[in-house]
Amino acid sequence: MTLLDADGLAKSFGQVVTARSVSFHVAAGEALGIVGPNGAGKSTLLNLITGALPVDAGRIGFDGADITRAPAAHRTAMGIGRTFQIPRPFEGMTVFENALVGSTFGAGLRRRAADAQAWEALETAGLTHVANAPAGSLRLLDRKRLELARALATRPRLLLLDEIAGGLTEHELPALISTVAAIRDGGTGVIWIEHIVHALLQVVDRLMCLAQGDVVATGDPREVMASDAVASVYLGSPDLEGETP
Ligand SMILES: Nc1ncnc2c1ncn2[C@@H]1O[C@H](COP(=O)(O)OP(=O)(O)OP(=O)(O)O)[C@@H](O)[C@H]1O
Repeated sequence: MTLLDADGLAKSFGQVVTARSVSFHVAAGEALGIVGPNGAGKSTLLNLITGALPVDAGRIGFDGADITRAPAAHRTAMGIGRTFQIPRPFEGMTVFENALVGSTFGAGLRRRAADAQAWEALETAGLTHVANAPAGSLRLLDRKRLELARALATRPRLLLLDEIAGGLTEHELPALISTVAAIRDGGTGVIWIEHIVHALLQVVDRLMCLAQGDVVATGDPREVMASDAVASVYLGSPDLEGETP
């Protein structure tokens, strides 16, 4: 079942084209990876899906409804959750309280249901051991996990991950990869933007490569990474880590 259906999305900032006519779809329980050089338009695409930015043209369908013009809060309530590239938790609040913001204002839950959802999100993200610590005291791995927990607390049916593995050590990656795979296997649709391609390839079912607002290649992850089109996009680029296209 198609969960997200993006058709002909276009977005420019002045002369900078971040999406020319980008189309893709994601099903429930499916993970789509997105790669592309810096400035390709990857994060902007997530902003179009969440409604943080309006599209210039194109249509976004979610669960059969046209959400192209729907406000961001409405999209969150419908089940679109995201993490941000740079974690910005409420530093003075505890880890649990940060998740509670997601379950209360994102998922619209109250009291015990909100508490339970926030706790479940911390469990999935592996953060219960620091539930009462101030978010500002967390090291990078746990800040990334909190970013994930905050998104999970909104009860997403489609989870958008923006470089959730960025900055982590090779030692820290496997647990995060397993967590994302388990979320996908639980039936959530996932879109994962990541420069650490070997991490991405362990989870995603399909891969899309963007460059300057165009879809360069899409399909089987290893075939996409091996394609001449993707190799030429990355020629001489240091953006991809751990994988030679
Ligand atoms: N709000 C904005 N106003 C003007 N230009 C923007 C805005 N947001 C993004 N851009 C520009 O759009 C282009 C695409 O940016 P985007 O962040 O989507 O790329 P990206 O593929 O996510 O890059 P990275 O891998 O470095 O995160 C860049 O040139 C960026 O400077």
